[in-house]
Amino acid sequence: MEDEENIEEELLLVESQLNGLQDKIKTLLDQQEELYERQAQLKAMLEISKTSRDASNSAPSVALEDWSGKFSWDSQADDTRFNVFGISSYRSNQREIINSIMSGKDVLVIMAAGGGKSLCYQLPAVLRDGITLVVSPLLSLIQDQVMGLAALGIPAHMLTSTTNKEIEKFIYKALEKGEGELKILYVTPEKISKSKRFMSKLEKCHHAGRLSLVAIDEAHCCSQWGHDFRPDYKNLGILKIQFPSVPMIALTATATSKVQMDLIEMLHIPRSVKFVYEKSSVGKVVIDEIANFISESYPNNESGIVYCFSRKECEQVAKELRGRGISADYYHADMDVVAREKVHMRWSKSKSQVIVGTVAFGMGINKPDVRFVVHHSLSKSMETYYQESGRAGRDGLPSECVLYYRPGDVPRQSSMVFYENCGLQNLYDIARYCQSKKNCRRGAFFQHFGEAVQECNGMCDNCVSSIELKDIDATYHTKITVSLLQEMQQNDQRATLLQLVDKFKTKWKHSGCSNEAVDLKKEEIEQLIVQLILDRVLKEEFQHTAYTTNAYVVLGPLWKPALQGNRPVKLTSAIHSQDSGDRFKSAKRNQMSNLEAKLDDLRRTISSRNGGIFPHAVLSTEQISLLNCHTPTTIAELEKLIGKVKTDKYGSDIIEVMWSETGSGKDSGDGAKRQKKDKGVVFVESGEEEG
Ligand SMILES: Nc1ncnc2c1ncn2[C@@H]1O[C@H](COP(=O)(O)OP(=O)(O)OP(=O)(O)O)[C@@H](O)[C@H]1O
Ligand SMILES: [Mg+2]
Repeated sequence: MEDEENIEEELLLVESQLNGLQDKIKTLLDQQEELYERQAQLKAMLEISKTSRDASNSAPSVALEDWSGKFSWDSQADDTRFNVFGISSYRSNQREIINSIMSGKDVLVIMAAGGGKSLCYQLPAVLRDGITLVVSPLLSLIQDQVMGLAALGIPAHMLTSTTNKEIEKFIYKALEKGEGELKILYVTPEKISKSKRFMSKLEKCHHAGRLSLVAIDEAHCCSQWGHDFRPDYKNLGILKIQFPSVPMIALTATATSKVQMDLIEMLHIPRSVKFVYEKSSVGKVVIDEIANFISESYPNNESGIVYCFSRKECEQVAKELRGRGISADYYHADMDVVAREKVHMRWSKSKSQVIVGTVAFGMGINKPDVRFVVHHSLSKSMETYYQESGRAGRDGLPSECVLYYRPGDVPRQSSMVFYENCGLQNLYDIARYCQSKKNCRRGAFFQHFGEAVQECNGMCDNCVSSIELKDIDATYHTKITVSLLQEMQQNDQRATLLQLVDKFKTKWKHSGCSNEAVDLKKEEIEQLIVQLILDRVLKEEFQHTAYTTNAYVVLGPLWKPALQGNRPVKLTSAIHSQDSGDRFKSAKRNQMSNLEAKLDDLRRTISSRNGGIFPHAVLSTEQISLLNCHTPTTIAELEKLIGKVKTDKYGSDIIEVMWSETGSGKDSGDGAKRQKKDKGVVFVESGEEEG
């Protein structure tokens, strides 16, 4: 009896121990399962990273192959573009991006807002068999897209927290069994990271070979270095690991190179073909011009400032200038105080030549010998421009101010300043100043500040320009623009400046051109639209999105008389589209007297003779203009002006030049008088964009 009890007791013990052990085994098996899974993932990642290293050794991620050539899907793509999407021609890079996706590549697209990124994945989605998955961060963006696609007759759906059960069922069936019509599926990133059910359906879709493309919109959200980091985007890397054979396209309007590298790594697309087309931002042509201007006109490290619109632009422009051999640092409010001070000090001591800054750079800057101020983009008012350009030439010596104006900068600025008191009015004042090709720049300033007008005596671009101007009658073009906007507004549509230009071109083509009116170039259409805004025929209207404020062009108070053609509209344009550099040089040449030019040559000769010391160490620009003023002809006179050391070293050479230039009657006074008073104000226009 007692034995039995003992046995039963032990049995219970053993059984409970067995239970415990089975639990442990289950945990271990689960662990084993997880480890196997992780092992597979790591192997895949290693594989990808290895091949990428091999690939990146020989080929950078920039498109080397020719994606604009002929492909088997060309005619089908053209047909879909036109007949389904209603788009008459591709914008820059769209064709190439579509071709590389169709070839099965992973692609990274950096394209300005409104540039047309959606088409780059929507068109391949329609062409390829199967379903395209699009990850997008915001419900409102997704809703817009799905509605737009539905209107084009493309079966698109979204799966988000707001999707009802019925639709969800339909979507799951389509994924799992290929039933029902579904071409493009939009999801928020949370679906990928949080819904196991969704991922398993997607897995099945892929397994059946029906997942045709994965698109990650607003891809900068992946990177915590981006301006809009979203934690759930971090988990999107799983998509390439689970579906390595499915091409992935990542799209964004903004990504520094750090963010680009980051998201290539996070999304596991190291071999992606990269397309960068930041149209409205830092254009290559403008940077080339600025770099040439600085290195040709200021080869001796003379100090200057380049003003930019945004922090990002400052960093980009500084980088581009450094890439062209100019020592440039950026400066903006996002940097900490120490870093800013360091940059400022380097520049003050002329250890760097150029500061590329936002408006944040200026307060309390009192460097006397700033020789040039360049505005890479439009200032927000005449007052700001006056202040910023006024940082040049505080020592009273000739200095230059250059403003690069593109009509497209107007909406960029207006969407920033419209909420400020008089913000738009101020902006339109400076836009008017920039659009003018005839009025004296200096006179315009006096007029703006309500003072008696004084002209520049041939110092500004408009006064010295030798470019012939013509007035184009743009009354008919204005009619077309106004009627276009009228139609759009009736259909509840809106257009940005860029879109309006596109629409204008299409409408112009279809208007038959029976009219006498001349064909306008793209820059001229932009110029016309801005002019119509300034003349209140059109106006700007603003809409906020999660990312930015968009500026749209709509009908203004005076649209009716414009539509009736009652008010003639004139557009001033250059007869020969001469390169803007010429405008520039003619103004510059005016500034330097013969004597100054000779002395400038001399200091270079001496500097190269002396093993490459800086020319300005031989004679500074200030000293050259002093010599130009006082025209010393003896060593004693010279010594009073430039001191003993330099006179001992270079005196005889300098005097020789003085004699040769001024020997027959000292008639160099003219240039001397002029340059003491006036600062050169030079203005260059630039309509070019990267192509
Ligand atoms: N080739 C084209 N010709 C004319 N219009 C186009 C073309 N491509 C795109 N569009 C139009 O341009 C507008 C903007 O396109 P889309 O929404 O794709 O811009 P986006 O680059 O995604 O901008 P965002 O960064 O703001 O999202 C849309 O109305 C679209 O129909
Ligand atoms: Mg978009």
